[in-house]
Amino acid sequence: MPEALYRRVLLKLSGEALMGDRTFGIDPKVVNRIAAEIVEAHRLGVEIAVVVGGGNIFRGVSVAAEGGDRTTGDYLGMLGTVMNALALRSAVDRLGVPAVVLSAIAIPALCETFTQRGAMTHFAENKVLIFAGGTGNPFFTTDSGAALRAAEMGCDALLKGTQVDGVYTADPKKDPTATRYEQLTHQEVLAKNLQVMDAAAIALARDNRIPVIVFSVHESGSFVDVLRGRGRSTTIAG
Ligand SMILES: Nc1ncnc2c1ncn2[C@@H]1O[C@H](COP(=O)(O)OP(=O)(O)OP(=O)(O)O)[C@@H](O)[C@H]1O
Ligand SMILES: O=c1ccn([C@@H]2O[C@H](COP(=O)(O)O)[C@@H](O)[C@H]2O)c(=O)[nH]1
Repeated sequence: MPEALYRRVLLKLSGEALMGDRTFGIDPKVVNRIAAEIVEAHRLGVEIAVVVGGGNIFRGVSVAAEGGDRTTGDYLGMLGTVMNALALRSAVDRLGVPAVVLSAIAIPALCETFTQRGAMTHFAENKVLIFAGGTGNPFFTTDSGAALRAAEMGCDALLKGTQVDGVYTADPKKDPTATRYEQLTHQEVLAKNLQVMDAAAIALARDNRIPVIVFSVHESGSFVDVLRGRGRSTTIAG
């Protein structure tokens, strides 16, 4: 079995995936399964930082679409990511690996506030880092937060664990004829306007030469498989 290809990675974890079969919120069974995979990867010696999404709780654009205030909606979305992060920390901790939540928005009663130096100290202490609150700014997404933190933390790769098993010629949930790419460049993703990740995140990854690997977080063992260069995924690099 090959060991991990990477020394330090940023896992972008889909908020929507944490719902499992529910229509809203967090399914503890899903959180526990993903936590076990993170712990397995950590035991391979990979340094792991996680950015959690919030699509299972709140999206600012949905609030705006119903006539609400987009900025308030975005802050609600960021708070949702804090809830997901706390649930994941608790699950990883229970498996015997220390984990810490670092939020872009200060909520000192619940978690630490993100600083790059503080986060590096936690890596040196062999912890799993869980970044919450996205970038801390409205009008962004947790994908952009993931690209930002991957650059700040010097990660070798950004692994996007999402609803689909790679990047397709079109959204596979809407177009059943869409076909999956094995490999693309960041520039191709932007030029073809492939919407698996927002353009700001792809551009930031491109400018910092960070490969992005898109895989399905619904497949058991997929995170560790990707770390070992196996399984179904799309690599965005070059
Ligand atoms: N060309 C494409 N290839 C693959 N997926 C695509 C493409 N275009 C759109 N998508 C959609 O993008 C989605 C993933 O992006 P998105 O960031 O919205 O969700 P997520 O990863 O589940 O995160 P969250 O729930 O935290 O917002 C996929 O579920 C897929 O339906
Ligand atoms: O930097 C950020 C990150 C997120 N938001 C808001 O949170 C929700 C949930 O994040 P997802 O990336 O969709 O999972 C997002 O829709 C935004 O409303 C933000 O404002 N800034």
